[in-house]
Amino acid sequence: MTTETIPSPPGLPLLGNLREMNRDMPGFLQRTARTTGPVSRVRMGPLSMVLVADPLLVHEMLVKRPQEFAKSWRTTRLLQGHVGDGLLTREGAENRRHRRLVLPSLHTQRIARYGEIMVGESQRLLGSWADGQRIEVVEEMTQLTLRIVGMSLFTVDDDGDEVFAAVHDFVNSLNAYLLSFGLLPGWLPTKTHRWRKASVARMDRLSYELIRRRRDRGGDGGDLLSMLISAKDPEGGPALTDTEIRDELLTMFFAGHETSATALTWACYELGRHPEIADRLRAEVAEVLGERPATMADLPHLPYLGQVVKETLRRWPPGWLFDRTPVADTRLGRHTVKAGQILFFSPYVIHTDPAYWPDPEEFRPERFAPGSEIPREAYLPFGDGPRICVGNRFAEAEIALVLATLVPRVTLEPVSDQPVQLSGQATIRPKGGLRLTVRTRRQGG
Ligand code: HEM
Repeated sequence: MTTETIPSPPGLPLLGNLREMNRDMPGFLQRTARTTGPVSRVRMGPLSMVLVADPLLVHEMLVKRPQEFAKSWRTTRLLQGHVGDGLLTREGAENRRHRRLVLPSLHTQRIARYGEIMVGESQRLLGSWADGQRIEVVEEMTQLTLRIVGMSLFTVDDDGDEVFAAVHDFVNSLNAYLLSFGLLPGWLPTKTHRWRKASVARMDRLSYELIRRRRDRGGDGGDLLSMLISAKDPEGGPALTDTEIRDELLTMFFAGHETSATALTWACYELGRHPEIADRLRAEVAEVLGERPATMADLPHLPYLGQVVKETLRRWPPGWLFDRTPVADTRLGRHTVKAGQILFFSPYVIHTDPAYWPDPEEFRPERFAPGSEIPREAYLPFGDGPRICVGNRFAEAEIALVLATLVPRVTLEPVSDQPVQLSGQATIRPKGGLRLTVRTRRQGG
């Protein structure tokens, strides 16, 4: 079967499935996977893309034959104007070289030090909330995780607020650009293009300044920035140019905060809707920690917390849509797919597949209790294979430590009992944000 004969869901002439995708892309892809089949061709106007919803085929692309499937030119082109050539957009040997440079700063031993920042910043956030206050959770969590990633990986301190504001603007402009699909040539002075130019110029100035100051100061700051600056090539020269360091810095800011913020937003949403789960979590935290703050070393002793984190990432995987493209014509399952064809897969669609997850819409942390069988191919919140997320341990620890700090001190009550609608952009989020009411608790109460 060739790409042309892969079944398609019904669509309109010319527009194809564009209208439904614009209205509710996550829901549309979910329905397509259930009704059209595990491999289907969806059409967005003139663009045709193949949705691979069968976890075994996705596993084949990511884990068994990764050298045959690169990230697509579309994603790479869309990202490059913002983040340059960082880990997200590099392929092959260059991707592996950069991963080797970045990964040590994210190893479990190294991130123990980041735990204090994660907890400290969560306490700071708690201190800014008043009893009865209605908060916009997406916004609060985005500010929190932005500060955590900036302080942990780049020790942004003195000029923190300016850098955080610039990154926030930069990521919003990147999201707007992704949504525009880059359909218009970059030189056209559209609002999105002008925004991109300004936000990138501002980030360039700040990141080169950060690199210059760290070089001048010398020594090992114990963070990713120091490691990138001091990395040596086999001849003893610098392994990375300043432009390469700038690209990794922006890549990490982009990949490393909105994703975690979205996961935390969903965790708050589910805990608000399931007080019994929040109570059980609170009881576990109280038993293990008493009244002291959590540390990274406590996490293995908080198994239910770990299950809540994993179930949040199953039910609402923030990184919900990715793509690959065959580097040469090849077979995938029963299909022949052509070089350059965009194949996309969605952890959200796979994580809610009833063939793998009974009652997939239900939030049940005990799915991940010790002894339960997790279908490996059907659980991929961080991707899989050689391009698996480099920040997976960092993110899991961050979500757990933030929850372990918030849950004993506040209850976050839903403002309405309406289920949220979804907005599938770079991450999958509640459409229009998520408002919750803060109820402060006496600790131990
Ligand atoms: C809940 C939080 C996070 C989620 C759900 C997530 C998800 C993912 C996924 C699914 C991929 C693979 C994409 C693909 O295969 O095409 C990925 C890649 C990546 N992630 Fe994460 N991520 C999270 C947090 C982080 C953090 C905290 C960092 C950095 C500190 C980070 C940095 C990266 C980078 C640099 C890549 C590209 C790796 C490569 O292509 O070699 N992520 N992430």
